[in-house]
Amino acid sequence: MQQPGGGADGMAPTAPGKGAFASAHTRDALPRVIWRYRTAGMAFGALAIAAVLVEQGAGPLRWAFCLATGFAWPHIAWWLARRSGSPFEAEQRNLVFDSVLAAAWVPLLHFNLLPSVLLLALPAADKINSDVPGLLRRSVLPALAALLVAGLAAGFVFEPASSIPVILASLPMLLVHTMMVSLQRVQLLRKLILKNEALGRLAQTDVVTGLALRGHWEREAARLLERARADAAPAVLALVDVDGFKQVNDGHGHLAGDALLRAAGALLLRTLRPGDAAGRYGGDEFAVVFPDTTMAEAARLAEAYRAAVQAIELQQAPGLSLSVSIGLAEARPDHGRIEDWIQAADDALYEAKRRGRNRLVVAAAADAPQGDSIA
Ligand SMILES: Nc1nc2c(ncn2[C@@H]2O[C@H](COP(=O)(O)OP(=O)(O)OP(=O)(O)O)[C@@H](O)[C@H]2O)c(=O)[nH]1
Repeated sequence: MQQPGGGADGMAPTAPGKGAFASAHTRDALPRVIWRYRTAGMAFGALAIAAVLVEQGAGPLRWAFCLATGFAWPHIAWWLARRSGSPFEAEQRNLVFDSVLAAAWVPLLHFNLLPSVLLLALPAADKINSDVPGLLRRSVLPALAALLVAGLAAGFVFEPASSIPVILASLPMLLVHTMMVSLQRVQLLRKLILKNEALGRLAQTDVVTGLALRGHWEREAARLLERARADAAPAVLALVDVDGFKQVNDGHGHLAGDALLRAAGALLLRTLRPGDAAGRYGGDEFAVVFPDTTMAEAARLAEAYRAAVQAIELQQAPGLSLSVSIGLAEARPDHGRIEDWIQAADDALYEAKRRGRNRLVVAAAADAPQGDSIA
């Protein structure tokens, strides 16, 4: 028969992302994250153990051990990790010790089946969940040794039958562990999705202007043309080109040129309405699709943008007068491909340049020979 003792187990679902590939930030935050899980897990482990101890009529030593490992160990583990020069390594030792504590309890509980299985299985699951390579393997021998030593010290008594009260007291440990692991996985998945979305946006965004990159814009513009044709709805494509941009580069340097592109891009983004699609089409050329928009409305928006560009003040070139030329083309039934629509707007842009720049030109209707100048 063994001596009275008592204790909790190491049911501490570990945080995901703390493996070999975890970032330095994640690694530093690990002890605090695990501390929360360990505190909850140990407390529920202690509940299951306490149920068996009650049935055993265990003495004060075992109860003290139960309280110490159930309620003191999580805080000791956190303290050990925090004072360590390498919290990540210290936390790995703590995780191994979770298994040692849990395994030591198996003979002390007389191999009471349900809590014993949970005490061995859940810490093992934590090691796998931790994603630390080899951690499960490293914890097996110390756990077996702890089981053996505790068995030798307290005697190997085999009473595997779990009573209903013990089963009921063990369930919270199982349920809480399962829920915590699931929650962690969901949180990780959500973070991953958000990061992937942000990366996707980054990969589709021009760093200078903040507008969509050409390929991405073209796909979106093609989709909007398709929609306009299917719904027989009006839509307008605008091509914007900065006037005399080469002179800005040549006269004030490429940094000034970049600053102009950045300012013009930001201004364009502010001019747009939700649903409008803007992109950087080329060096100093931007493109916008105004879906569900009449030419009159698109021209009003484009004109507002043209006028606003004139007010841009470049720090690198104070007093420099800036302007853009804009070509506008309405989506037409004979625009079978996005290239046709772009070509129509480009012709209008060319016309705006030809007529002296700093103006809007609307592409000629299918049967008209000349574009309309608006500004
Ligand atoms: N600073 C800077 N310059 C760029 C960038 N991309 C293209 N360019 C330059 O933009 C200039 C475009 O010149 P052009 O197409 O001749 O245009 P422009 O001088 O505005 O002439 P017009 O359109 O006829 O008024 C070229 O000198 C390119 O080297 C960029 O990201 N940053």
